Amino acid sequence: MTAQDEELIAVSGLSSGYGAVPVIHSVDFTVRTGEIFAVVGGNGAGKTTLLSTVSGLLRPTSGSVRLAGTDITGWSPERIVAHGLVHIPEGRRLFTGLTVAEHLRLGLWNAPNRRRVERERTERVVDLFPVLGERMDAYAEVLSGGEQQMLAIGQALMREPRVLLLDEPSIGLAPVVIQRVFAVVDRLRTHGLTVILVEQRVGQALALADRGLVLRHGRVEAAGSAAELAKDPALRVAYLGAAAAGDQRIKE
Ligand SMILES: Nc1ncnc2c1ncn2[C@@H]1O[C@H](COP(=O)(O)OP(=O)(O)OP(=O)(O)O)[C@@H](O)[C@H]1O
Repeated sequence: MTAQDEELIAVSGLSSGYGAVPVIHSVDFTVRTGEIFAVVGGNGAGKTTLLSTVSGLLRPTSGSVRLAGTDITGWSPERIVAHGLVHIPEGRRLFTGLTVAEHLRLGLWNAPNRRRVERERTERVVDLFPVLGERMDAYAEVLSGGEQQMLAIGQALMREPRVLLLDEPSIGLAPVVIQRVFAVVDRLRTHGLTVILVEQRVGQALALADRGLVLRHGRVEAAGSAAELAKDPALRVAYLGAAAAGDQRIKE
């Protein structure tokens, strides 16, 4: 394995925001091949903004993003997808009136080799998510929340990405379905995928992840192994605020 493989993603001094409003400030982190990397923090901490800046949806005001050794800073989202990084936004963004099969096909919409690879990739996605195979002709809107999340992930996998950015996959799902979606994310790792996971379900995200960071007011408050982060006081501060986290009366 080369040094570049080890650091599949390298984010350095990354800042961005909306118009003149800065949101994330000089964020640094690296993600190694095959890792699940959790980005956690309270509401409005800048997690989605960070993912959007890495995937090219937002232009950074400073800093850089490297993917497998290539500087992709300022590239268009389409070019970044073609280079192997796919972002699944919060809320799944599926289309009413399109079937499961059509969504999977859409995952390849501008891939140069789409006709040649469509059948084989669809088979691979169905192997991973048999429920999608059973519901190929169903419209996305009649799927359950968990099935919709699997379709969103399946659609992204049609590109055979190296890196998946996954924003709050558990949102709006029942606890038992969340377990299933987390199990799917865990399985992606065994398929060689690298995942950056944003989650409000902090305990479950850190139990799944290898490493991660805690974001607070757009800055990295703590970073390290997921097990260390789960015990880091910065985590409580990020969710409860400094005063509340110091209050012994707050129950674990
Ligand atoms: N399109 C936008 N235009 C202007 N400001 C925005 C926009 N999207 C987000 N923000 C602001 O940027 C800050 C960070 O938001 P972001 O969605 O990145 O946080 P988050 O950590 O993902 O939060 P949540 O967990 O609530 O989704 C917030 O103050 C938010 O109001």
